[in-house]
Order: sequence, then structure tokens, then C-alpha cells
Amino acid sequence: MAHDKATTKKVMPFGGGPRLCPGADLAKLEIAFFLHHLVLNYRWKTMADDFPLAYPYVEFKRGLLLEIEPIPDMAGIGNIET
Ligand code: HEM
Repeated sequence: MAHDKATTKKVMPFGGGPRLCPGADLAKLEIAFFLHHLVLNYRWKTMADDFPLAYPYVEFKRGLLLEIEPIPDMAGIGNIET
């Protein structure tokens, strides 16, 4: 059934109906830009002793603390920041 407990979407970050956030598409575009630059220009790995739990939903034991470091400039190869 389409609306049983397993499939109902309870997370609505932008609201819904007539009060739906009018900035939702802009916000999602900005998030896509951010993730694009993050994965292209930074290495990131989870801190030691953290791991994902996949049940009953995805969460991290220690809150997904990340170690992030910029990828050194390789004369423009594989790095889009100048
Ligand atoms: C991640 C970013 C954003 C989130 C999570 C978010 C979330 C929300 C939520 C939950 C509401 C209330 C909806 C309701 O009352 O039911 C709202 C309203 C609103 N948001 Fe956003 N929003 C975001 C970004 C933006 C941006 C970028 C803009 C404008 C450029 C924007 C403009 C507005 C406006 C004007 C309202 C009031 C709409 C109304 O009352 O009719 N929001 N937003």
C-alpha cells in the first residue's frame, strides 16, 4: 500500500501545500553546488571509530564527524578551484 508506515515520508524540510517554501529549488541548487565543490576539491573521511548503522535508518554512531582536507593544486588537473 502506498501510504503504509514503511513508505510514508515524514521529513518535509521545505514544508508543503500552499505554504511550501518558495526558495526550495534555489536552496537545492545551492546545496548541489556546495556538494560538487566539496567532493572535487576536498578529501574527506570519517573520524576513527565511526561507522554507519543502516537499521532502522541511516545514522552514525558518533555523529559523522569528518576529517576534511583540501586537495593540493595539481596544476589544474582534477581541481576546479584556481
Ligand atoms: C535549506 C534551505 C531552506 C529550507 C530548509 C527552508 C525551509 C522552509 C520552511 C520549512 C518554510 C515554512 C513552510 C511552511 O510554513 O509550511 C519556509 C518558508 C519560506 N522560505 Fe524557505 N527554506 C530554505 C531556503 C529558502 C530560500 C533560499 C529562500 C529564498 C531565497 C526561502 C524563502 C522562504 C519564504 C519567503 C518562505 C515563506 C513562505 C510562506 O510563508 O508562504 N527559503 N522555508
